[in-house]
Amino acid sequence: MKAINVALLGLGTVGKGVYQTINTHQERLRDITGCSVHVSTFLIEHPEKHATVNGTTVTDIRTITENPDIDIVFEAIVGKEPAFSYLKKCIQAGKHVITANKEMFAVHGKELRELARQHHVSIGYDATTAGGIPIIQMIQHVLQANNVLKVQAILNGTTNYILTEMRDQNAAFEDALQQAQQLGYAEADPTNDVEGFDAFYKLMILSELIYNEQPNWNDVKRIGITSISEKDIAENQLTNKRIKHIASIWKEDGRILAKVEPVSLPRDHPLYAIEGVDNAINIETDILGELTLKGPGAGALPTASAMIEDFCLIYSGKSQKEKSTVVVS
Ligand SMILES: NC(=O)C1=CN([C@@H]2O[C@H](COP(=O)(O)OP(=O)(O)OC[C@H]3O[C@@H](n4cnc5c(N)ncnc54)[C@H](OP(=O)(O)O)[C@@H]3O)[C@@H](O)[C@H]2O)C=CC1
Ligand SMILES: N[C@@H](CC=O)C(=O)O
Repeated sequence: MKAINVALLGLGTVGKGVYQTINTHQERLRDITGCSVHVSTFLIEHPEKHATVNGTTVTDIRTITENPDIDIVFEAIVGKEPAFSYLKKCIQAGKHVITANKEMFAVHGKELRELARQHHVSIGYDATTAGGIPIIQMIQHVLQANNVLKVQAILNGTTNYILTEMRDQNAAFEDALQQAQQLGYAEADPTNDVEGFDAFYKLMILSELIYNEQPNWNDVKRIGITSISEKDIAENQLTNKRIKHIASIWKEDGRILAKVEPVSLPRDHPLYAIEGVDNAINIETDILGELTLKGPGAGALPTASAMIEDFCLIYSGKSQKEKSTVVVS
C-alpha cells in the first residue's frame, strides 16, 4: 500500500492534536485516501523538549523541503515568521500545506494561495478560523451561489470562555484566563486573545474568502475584553443580556466594513447562548437567509479536526498521482 508522508511543523497543543488524530484514525484515513498516513518528521524550536517523540525531530526546514518523500506539511507554529517563509518553501518544493496559523494567514494568505496555485499543490486553512467549525470549507464549497450579506461571529474561544466563567462561576478575569491557558485554548501570547487581535485576524481571513479582499486594517475597530468588569457582567444579567465578544463584517455602498468589540446581546440574539470555548458564526445571505454554525473554537482536537478534514479533502478518492490536481483553495 502506498504511504502519504507527513511533516509536522510545531508540536505544541495543535501539533500534538494532529499527531494523535493521525494515529488514532489510521484506518479511517486509509479508507478515505487509499494510503497509509505516516508522520515522519517534526520541526520544532526546542529539540530538548521532545526527546521522546517517535520520529525525526529537526530544526532546519531544508530537511523537509529537500526530502522528496514528504508529501504534505501541517503547520502549527506561532506567529508570522518563520511560518510564512517555511510554508512558501514547502509549496515551492511541491508539497501540499495545511495551516492553523491565523496571524500569518491573515497577512500572507493571498500570496500563499496564489503560490500554491502556481505550483499545483493544495493549501488548507480551515483551522485558522473558528477552531473545529468547518467554516472555510462550508463557505468555499457549500455557499457558492449565495451572496454573503453580513457575518456576525464569536471567533475566539478564550475570550468566550473567560466571559462565561466570569458570569457563571463569578471567576476573576485572571483566573479564567489562566484556566483557558491550561486547557490549551489561549495563544502563546494571550494578549492576542484578550485584546481582540486573534478574532480580528480570523475576521480578515473570512473577509478575503467572502469578499476577495480585506478592509484597510486601520479602519477596523478592535476592542478586546480587558476593560469588562464583574460589575458590567452583573448589570447585563439584570436586564437578561450577556456580553459577548463579537466580530462583524458586512458591505455598505460597496465598501467592506468590519469591527471586533464586546456587545451586550439580548436573549433572542443567535449568539447569546454560545458559551464556554464554543465559537459561532451567524451568516446572512441573499438566498438562504440566516444560518448559524456553532462548535468548539479552540483546543487540540477541534483544531486537529479542521486540519484533518482539509487533509481528507486534498486526498479523498485521489491516487497519489492525481493528488496535485486537487485544489482546496
Ligand atoms: N491552541 C489552539 O486552540 C489553536 C491554535 N491555533 C494556532 O496554531 C498554532 C500553534 O498553536 P499552539 O499549538 O496552541 O501553540 P503552542 O505554543 O502550544 O506550540 C507551538 C509549537 O510551535 C513550535 N515553534 C514555535 N516557534 C517555532 C519556530 N520558530 N520554529 C519551529 N518551531 C516553532 C514550538 O516548538 P517547541 O515545542 O520546540 O517550543 C511548539 O511546538 C498557532 O499559530 C495558533 O495561533 C489555531 C487554532 C486553535
Ligand atoms: N486562542 C485561540 C485559539 C484558536 O484559534 C482562541 O482562543 O480562539
